[in-house]
Amino acid sequence: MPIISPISLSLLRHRPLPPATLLLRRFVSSALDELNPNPNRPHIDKNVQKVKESLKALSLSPSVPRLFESDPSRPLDPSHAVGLVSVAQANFMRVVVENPVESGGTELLCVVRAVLKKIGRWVYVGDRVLVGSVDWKDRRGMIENVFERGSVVLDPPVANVDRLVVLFSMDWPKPEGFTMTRFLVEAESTGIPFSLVMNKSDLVDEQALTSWKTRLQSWGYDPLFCSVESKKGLSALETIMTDQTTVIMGPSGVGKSSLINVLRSSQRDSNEEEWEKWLETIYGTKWFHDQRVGEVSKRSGRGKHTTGNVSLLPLVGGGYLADTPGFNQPSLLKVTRKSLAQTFPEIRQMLTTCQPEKCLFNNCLHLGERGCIVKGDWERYPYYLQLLDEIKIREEFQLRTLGTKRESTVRYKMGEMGVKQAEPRLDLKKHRRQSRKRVNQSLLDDMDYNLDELSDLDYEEDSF
Ligand SMILES: Nc1nc2c(ncn2[C@@H]2O[C@H](COP(=O)(O)OP(=O)(O)OP(=O)(O)O)[C@@H](O)[C@H]2O)c(=O)[nH]1
Ligand SMILES: [Zn+2]
Repeated sequence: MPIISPISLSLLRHRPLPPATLLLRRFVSSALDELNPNPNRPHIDKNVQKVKESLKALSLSPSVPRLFESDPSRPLDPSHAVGLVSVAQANFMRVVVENPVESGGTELLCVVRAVLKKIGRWVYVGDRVLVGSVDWKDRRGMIENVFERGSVVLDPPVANVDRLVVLFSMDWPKPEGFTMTRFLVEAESTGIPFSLVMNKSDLVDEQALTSWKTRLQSWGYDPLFCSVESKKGLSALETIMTDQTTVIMGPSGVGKSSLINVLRSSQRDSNEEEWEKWLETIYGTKWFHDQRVGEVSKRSGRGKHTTGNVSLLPLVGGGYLADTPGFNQPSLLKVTRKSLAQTFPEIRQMLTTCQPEKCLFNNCLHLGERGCIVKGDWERYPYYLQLLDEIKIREEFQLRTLGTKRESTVRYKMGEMGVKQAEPRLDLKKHRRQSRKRVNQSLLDDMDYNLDELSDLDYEEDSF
């Protein structure tokens, strides 16, 4: 059985809900109160009913705090466990849970309960989940519910990401200011803390390192230098990642896969054999083979086992690393003309130090107008202007084709416990209704959208 370190287990602990989420939840429930039957629009009433039913189903959410240490007087019954989804593989998931009998962690092979699909509640790697129908002997279970998540990145799909590592290289490929800025802006826009790391330091001399350090500091970052080749700087990186769930992102060729491999290698060496042995016992069961039938999904026409294979690799010092690099191509979808300035530490700095002096205009885009306190005497100002242009073109295009820019940049979906969650939109769905005049309508459409999307995924039925 794979050994899960106590530190990794500590990551399973519940985090309190952020106040913004609570506010959002209140907003959603008050919006739903406005949903009254309308005899002129029966199709809407049907959808209203659908939303209401779904929300009713959502209320079967367990109250999160009581499930963990916070209330030991009310422990879970032995058929239930709370854990962390560590692998999403085709239509089953591996969940790390605390073993009630032996001390330490156990990994359960789980399917996802069908009702979660019906209410559009997705389960991602990194999610904390409630597992029911636990068979401790065969280490199987069924994911019955998902807890509120702090953050989610979609490429690769990982929930509760604590840290991004934005990786560049000192040579092969050489660091290039504008490309780096695009990645940094993308990272800033996620709101997730990140570290800027320069790999392949073995390829350049001290002078080049010093000069890049000074340059990146002038951008507002404190870079870390490392080399996967010579192993220099790796322990500092491991320290940063301790007890966190990390996703590595960066341009092609900078060494993302090499870094992931080197960081996981010690863990793999010690556990590989045990892990293979354990997997064998599951491969051998009828249940496992049942999961593999129907290689191509009838509804989507896609292979069942090609979607969303992501795992979290446990790190030796505690914490997890996503096994695939993220954001190879920064889309900047979450960035608007208005929010771009906030993704540049230089501008943030100018705006704070110049308080109470403010830009002349409330909605200043800092284009060097008279009265604007953001001057053009900093290195990345041309990059800022270039990105502003790019975003402006995208927003205008969206306005022309869709009528509203918010709509095409993000989509809102019903998440855990009735909380509306924003996510960047990946593809435009032609069949979506465009009208967004009323909150009611918008909520309904979001539900429809989720239901549409379900046809692309294969979740297991409650067939244990
Ligand atoms: N000299 C040197 N080479 C390195 C270092 N890290 C990685 N490389 C090499 O750089 C090349 C690209 O490494 P990858 O790990 O494939 O880079 P990647 O970022 O995953 O690239 P993509 O898959 O294209 O996104 C490989 O030939 C590695 O051996 C390093 O620290 N020093
Ligand atoms: Zn300004």
